Amino acid sequence: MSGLNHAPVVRCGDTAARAGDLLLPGRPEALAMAPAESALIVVDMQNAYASPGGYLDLAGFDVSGTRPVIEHTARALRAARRAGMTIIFFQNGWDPEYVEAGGPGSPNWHKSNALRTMRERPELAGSLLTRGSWDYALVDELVPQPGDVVMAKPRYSGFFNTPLDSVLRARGIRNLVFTGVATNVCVESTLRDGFFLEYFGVVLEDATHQAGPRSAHEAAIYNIETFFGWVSTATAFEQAVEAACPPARAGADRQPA
Ligand SMILES: NC(=O)N/C=C\C(=O)O
Repeated sequence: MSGLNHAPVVRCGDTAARAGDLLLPGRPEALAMAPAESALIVVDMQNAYASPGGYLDLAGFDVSGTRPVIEHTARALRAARRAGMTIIFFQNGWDPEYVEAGGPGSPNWHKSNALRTMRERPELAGSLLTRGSWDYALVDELVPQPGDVVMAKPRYSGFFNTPLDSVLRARGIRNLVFTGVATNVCVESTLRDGFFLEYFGVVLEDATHQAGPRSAHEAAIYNIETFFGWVSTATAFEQAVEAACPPARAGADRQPA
């Protein structure tokens, strides 16, 4: 938690925290958020991005640091469930014919390292980020529960060509807590688009990992902290939930005999 501020507190709409708010230490400030107005967004925790043998690994990116990201995301998920927050899992990818990926008329066709890798290594065609494949599946450790929202996305931003904004607005959600891979691509893209749509975005930095050198993660965290949102940790998030939602006293809800 070193470097996280406990005050001053920023809260959507006003600056005064309310009873029941999660008080999340962060940089540059702490955030106060009502659980009912907050969602945990788990970005692309698929084998493609977090497992050896997945797309990033095959395309030459280092995924050796993703194990702690899975563990910290699992802890953030447990805390968010306990707080009663909305949980949204994103899965990045396309249909098996890659219609949604776009053809040569789409910059995505040229820039997607998954599509490029499959063009360079035809034996991989049909396997990377393809709906129904192992690569597309969420990692085994992070299993959506009934009530969670699982959303497909065809581009880096979770707001582009998805129902994310309408799902969030229908639920009155204003605060987005982010985990996932990659900090510098889909996490940052989604948090940035959220900023433009007036959402308060906070990234749990120890529950994210970059695609590329570590400096790419650090630059994304710098951008978020300085320009687009706030930065905290999974541990701080757990502690904020613990403080706001203490465990029920044993027997407290037992009916009198
Ligand atoms: N999930 C992501 O951040 N993806 C990054 C790169 C890609 O999908 O090619």
